[in-house]
Amino acid sequence: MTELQKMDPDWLVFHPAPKLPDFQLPKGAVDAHCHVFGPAAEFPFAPERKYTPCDAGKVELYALRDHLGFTRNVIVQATCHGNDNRAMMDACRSGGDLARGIASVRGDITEAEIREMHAAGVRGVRFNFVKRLVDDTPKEVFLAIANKIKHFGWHIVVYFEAQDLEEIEPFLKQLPTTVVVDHMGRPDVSKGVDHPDFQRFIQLMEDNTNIWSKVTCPERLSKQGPPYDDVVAYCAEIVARFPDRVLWGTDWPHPNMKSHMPDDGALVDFIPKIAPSKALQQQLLVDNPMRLYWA
Ligand SMILES: O=C(O)c1cc(C(=O)O)oc(=O)c1
Repeated sequence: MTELQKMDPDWLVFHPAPKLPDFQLPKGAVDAHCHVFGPAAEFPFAPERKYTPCDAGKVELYALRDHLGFTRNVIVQATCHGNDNRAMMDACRSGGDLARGIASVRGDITEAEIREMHAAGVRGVRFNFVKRLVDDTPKEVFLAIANKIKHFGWHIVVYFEAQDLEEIEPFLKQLPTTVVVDHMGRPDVSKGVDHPDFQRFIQLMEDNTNIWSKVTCPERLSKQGPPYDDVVAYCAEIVARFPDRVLWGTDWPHPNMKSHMPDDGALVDFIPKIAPSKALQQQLLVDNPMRLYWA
């Protein structure tokens, strides 16, 4: 790694030895939200990045998949790689049919580039609105991308925070594909499930049947820390109301965690609290991601 790409001094490295989960995942379970970082010597981080992480490549990711008992991964382009999707695509290619990807792309992406990404396993693009992670992209640029990728049957993953939903809601409603919201739109879990911010998100899903949610990142949203009991009600509410439009993922290697680094095995043990029946677990972990990414 070059001196320029040295990990941030306060960076927390992923858990070195996660526990074996007590919860047994259903056969064919998909970790539908995870990332790769580098390795930087092979896939340097983007100059415009807002953080410089540790290396966390495909070798470690697939070892974690096998350790936890997942079968498949959806690898979401991390913002530290900007619009350079090489690390994510290389990981997808190595995963063969067991991996899919979500890319970040420029407005002038060509059809040939989309086709190459599709061949590598990419099935969607990510639009990021979280200001601490990315510079602003004009909505016209996102719409231009949406209109290009829709012809490939791809979908759009969006990352925003609860306080910004009101502003971007009209934009979300214009999107012509399935839209997957990262981490439930990041509710403030000190406010309660009944708070208007979270209810706005529930109403958005209620009114727009193309909008899905990842019920992920209790470790990020929790104010209490492990075992993240203060996040259960939020995830459980979405799973119960929209069982055919939810996805789950580890979020490994957990970019920008500052309070603590979660044990990925303990995160898997969170699943039965939010999807209490075998039928819900099967939808969340197998049927929904297979329909969206492997159909
Ligand atoms: O909250 C975060 O810091 C975060 C960052 C990224 C990314 O940098 O891509 O992805 C995530 O899913 C979450």
